[in-house]
Amino acid sequence: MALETPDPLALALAPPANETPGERWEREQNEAAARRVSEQIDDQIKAEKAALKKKKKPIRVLLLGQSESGKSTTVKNFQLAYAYSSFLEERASWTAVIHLNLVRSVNTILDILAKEVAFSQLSINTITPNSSLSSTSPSSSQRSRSPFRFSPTAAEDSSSSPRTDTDPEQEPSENDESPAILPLKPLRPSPGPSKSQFSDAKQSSTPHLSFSLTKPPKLAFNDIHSYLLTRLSPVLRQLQSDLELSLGSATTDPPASSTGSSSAAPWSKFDDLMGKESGNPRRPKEFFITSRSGWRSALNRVRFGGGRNSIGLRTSEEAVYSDRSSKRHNPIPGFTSDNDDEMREDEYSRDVDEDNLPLHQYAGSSRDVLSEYAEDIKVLWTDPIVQAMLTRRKVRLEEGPGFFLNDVARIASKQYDPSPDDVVRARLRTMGVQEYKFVFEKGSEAGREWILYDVGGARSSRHAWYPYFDDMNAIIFLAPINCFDERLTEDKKVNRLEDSLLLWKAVVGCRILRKVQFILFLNKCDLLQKKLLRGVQVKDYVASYGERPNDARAVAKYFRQQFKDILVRHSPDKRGFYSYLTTVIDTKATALTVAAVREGIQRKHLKEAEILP
Ligand SMILES: Nc1nc2c(ncn2[C@@H]2O[C@H](COP(=O)(O)OP(=O)(O)OP(=O)(O)O)[C@@H](O)[C@H]2O)c(=O)[nH]1
Ligand SMILES: [Mg+2]
Repeated sequence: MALETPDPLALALAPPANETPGERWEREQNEAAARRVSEQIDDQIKAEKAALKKKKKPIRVLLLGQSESGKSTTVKNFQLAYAYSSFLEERASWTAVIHLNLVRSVNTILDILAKEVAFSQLSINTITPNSSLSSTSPSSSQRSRSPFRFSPTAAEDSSSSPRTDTDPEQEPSENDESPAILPLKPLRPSPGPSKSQFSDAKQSSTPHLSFSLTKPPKLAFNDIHSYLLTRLSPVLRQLQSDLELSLGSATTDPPASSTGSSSAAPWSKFDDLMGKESGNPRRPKEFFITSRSGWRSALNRVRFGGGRNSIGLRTSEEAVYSDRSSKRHNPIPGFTSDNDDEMREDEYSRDVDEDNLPLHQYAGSSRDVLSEYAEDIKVLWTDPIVQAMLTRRKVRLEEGPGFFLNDVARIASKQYDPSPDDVVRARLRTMGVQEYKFVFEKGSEAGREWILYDVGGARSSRHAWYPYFDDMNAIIFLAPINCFDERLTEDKKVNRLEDSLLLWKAVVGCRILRKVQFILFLNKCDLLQKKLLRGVQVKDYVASYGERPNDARAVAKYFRQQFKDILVRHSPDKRGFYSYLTTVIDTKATALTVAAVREGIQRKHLKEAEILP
């Protein structure tokens, strides 16, 4: 029904009845100007809202790099710096892992000792002066299996990892001066030129027979060694397997590629596809562990009775399980393969019947066992003959991951409580993708949330990275700089430095990451220094290194340049190169790096949000 009285609003806004054309023109001009101002204010409000929203959005940082490059150790440094109380809270959870790290080292020694002792007993009975080390007729089965041996300089230091240096199947060397037989590749007399710039020194140098003419002094194993073997071996082997079972597959080496053809970046073939498809790849099913809910799912699996266990672990109900896959569109059928090793490992993590783990024999008692045997472990580790045996075998446990043998008395005590430094040095392989949240409470960024994503770095785990690429602000890429002469655990044909470079090339070249800031940590500088001081020559493994000085500074500079060149050459858009030389087990030095990285990422983020000039 029509209103009888005129609309008062329309009346108020209507132009005056006696308005002249001049007045009308002026009024319309004023109205247009007012509209423009109003629209400008609206736009400004909208922009401020968007900037604020962007500012409030969590900053997401992905840590990438091959296995054992130091990603999880870097996360621990972030925790130390920005979530110290939760770091302290979770410290006790690491006891079982540290115990396992220690027990493994002891068992490595016991394995070698058992073989050496057996071999020395055998050789007493069988080796005659003429047959022992004839320079022209090698007689051991080792020599008959592989006719080529290499000069000590070329053969030295194939790896600093005790696992690669120590082939349990390899017979003990009876000759102190005899070089190791190439442990990584079957030897061929004429390898021919390698396509890779990374040469295997032993393979690329001209092999020559180098049998020693002098017989080295025999290691004088005695009753103490037999006693230590008998006393320690059965108990510690059992303890190792119980701890491994309870902590799960994160404690074992990554699966080796069965075909030997695994690639550095198994997801890169999807990058091209993704550019053309809409939507994001599906994130695989895995669980996320927040920093509140405990450090590791694996840790949570150690159960020592119901509820809270005797070593203070939170039980798995408190872990945050999240399956984001249902929310994700997967444009690439089969992208997350159910046949994948890592998926099976994750499934195992969830399906394992924790209450039926046969852990109870040692439940709560790894402390008891270790404290009872601590003295013997110390005797074993400090025994000069055992030390000579390890040196002869080129086993450098102290340079490997999770080395705690110098602290046996402390770690094996019943009252042991891991120090922050112990936690940082503890080794547990990352399974799937783990998420850590930090909320900064102080400073201009108070209330800002950061999410760090820590991934498993083994080749079989890398397929799981790609779905995380779409909304990252920054990537911290870790490349161990000391590993130019080492091979991947999961693929012994691949040089570890070459793998890092290939991986770097793939991620910096990834189109979905073109706006993402990259920060490179050239890590394990301490181990690089030690290796070079031992006399290992980079040029023997990296042909292009040439006659540059063989010192840590020059080597780091050279490798840094290689990474930079790759970034410049392969980034889809121009981007800055930020790199740090790190030793992330050095928490004091790393605290400064972490602060600088935080500042850099934050600055870029705020700049993008147009809050900073
Ligand atoms: N000496 C030395 N050891 C390091 C350094 N960085 C890491 N480590 C040790 O190397 C081992 C492996 O480090 P992690 O941080 O677990 O390696 P990761 O990259 O997370 O490995 P994955 O989880 O398998 O992908 C741990 O025992 C660390 O304590 C370093 O700069 N120097
Ligand atoms: Mg890790």
